[in-house]
Amino acid sequence: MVLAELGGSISRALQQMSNATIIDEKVLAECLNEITRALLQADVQFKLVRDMTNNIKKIVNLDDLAAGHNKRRIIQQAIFNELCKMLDPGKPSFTPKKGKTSVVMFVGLQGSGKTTTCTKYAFYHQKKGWKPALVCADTFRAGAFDQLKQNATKAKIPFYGSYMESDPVKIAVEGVERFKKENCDLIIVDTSGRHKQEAALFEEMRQVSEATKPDLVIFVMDSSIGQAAFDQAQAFKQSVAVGAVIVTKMDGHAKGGGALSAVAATKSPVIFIGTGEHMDEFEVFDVKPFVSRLLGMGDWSGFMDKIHEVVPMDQQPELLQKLSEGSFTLRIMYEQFQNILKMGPIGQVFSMLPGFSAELMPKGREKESQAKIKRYMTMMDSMTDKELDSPTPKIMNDSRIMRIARGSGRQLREVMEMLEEYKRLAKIWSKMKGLKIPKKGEMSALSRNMNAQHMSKVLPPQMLKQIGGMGGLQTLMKQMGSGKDMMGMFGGGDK
Ligand SMILES: Nc1nc2c(ncn2[C@@H]2O[C@H](COP(=O)(O)OP(=O)(O)OP(=O)(O)O)[C@@H](O)[C@H]2O)c(=O)[nH]1
Repeated sequence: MVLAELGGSISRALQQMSNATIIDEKVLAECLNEITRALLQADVQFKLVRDMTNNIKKIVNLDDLAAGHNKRRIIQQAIFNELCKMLDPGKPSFTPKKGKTSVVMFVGLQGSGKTTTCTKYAFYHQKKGWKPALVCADTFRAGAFDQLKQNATKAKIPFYGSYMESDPVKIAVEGVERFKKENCDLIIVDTSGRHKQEAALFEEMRQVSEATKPDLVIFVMDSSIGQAAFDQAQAFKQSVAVGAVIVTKMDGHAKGGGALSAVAATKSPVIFIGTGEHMDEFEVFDVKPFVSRLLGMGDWSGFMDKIHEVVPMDQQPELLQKLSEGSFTLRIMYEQFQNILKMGPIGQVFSMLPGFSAELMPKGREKESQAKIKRYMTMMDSMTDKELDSPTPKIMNDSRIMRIARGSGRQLREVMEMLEEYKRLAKIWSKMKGLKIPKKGEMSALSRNMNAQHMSKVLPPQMLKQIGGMGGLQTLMKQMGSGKDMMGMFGGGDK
């Protein structure tokens, strides 16, 4: 079961429970059974699942709950918290600081995506103004240096390695020395992988680590390894001081539950996930937004981050301003389609907004979605400025629609379909009216401006229902004390 399905199963279990008139032991047990099944199918280690359900049972003591309490909300909150707890080892990993030299060593089995991930990690930081460098200390796999060299050259990142030298420790030390002299602030050391855990691999890794004294060791794990994740992660942790985990290939049909197990085994947080083969298919991993998404709650902060990443800098203030005014014109839709196509993996952006992805871009059908978007854009190319900038779709009368169809060589039906899509998106965005959209790094501004009214508009209806409608939401926000926590719960909050 892939993670998206896991999220679906958990949401369904919660929904079924919400539909029950009375929530008693039986209903709770059924809900927890469903969730247990879903987690086990997603390859989460049995012990973890058992601990989680036991904890929920302990927290949710139905008899003790005073009448009037929203039991559903308490149960949902408990599930949310437990999933977060599973993924959050309680202490953050070492975070390199820009401008100050840090050495980061990557370890993992062969084929886990280590070399690719090293470059992604370097590229990610380079985009943020760091001065990264790559050292290839993988002397085991022929071609490893070439691969790193190729990736590094493409991303214009300095690299160090050797075709002749067979001692990985020597190369690692030389590379680190060189880049320290060159004032690189993020020196990334890629180490050898093997097909399976073996003593020689661990010994070599230990020696490289001892010689280069990394500030952080990152364990790279392929998300498809399933139940093996726990043992594998633990074996690595026992040999080197693993401080963080990166889970790769989260885009495939992998059972992502292994990520939860790896965290449990290494007591180290997942810091990034790999979502494709390309350099930029790499996302910061945050527990709360991840669990929010898992439970179908949407990931508001991830969406904001994506806007900042996808939309060119000079267009950002204008777009955010327009969106906060609630005016979503066809031109905005056109420009955003352009940005999305430019960025590549299309689902990434909108899948973060509650209710968005399923209709416009169903998972696994990204190619068709792209073709659809291109078709829509061709039709919009035949529109006048007045049509593109109109604050309302009412302007689109029959004769205009006919002209657009003729001009773009498409059927009337297709133009109507595109306009329907526009209306659907505009409706979603109109709910954002008045919502203060924060600038990058200003999530707290959003939190401060967030009241129950806004929140209720942004949340998917079924979730609002689960919380207990507007009344429930107000109480919940009050109980949580501050908007910040609230945003945390639904995927926001400062990072
Ligand atoms: N779909 C997908 N493929 C990935 C991802 N990360 C890496 N890959 C692919 O996985 C394969 C193995 O990646 P490498 O980076 O060569 O693996 P490695 O762990 O460095 O292997 P060794 O250097 O031999 O230890 C390559 O084909 C990558 O393109 C990801 O997030 N998603």
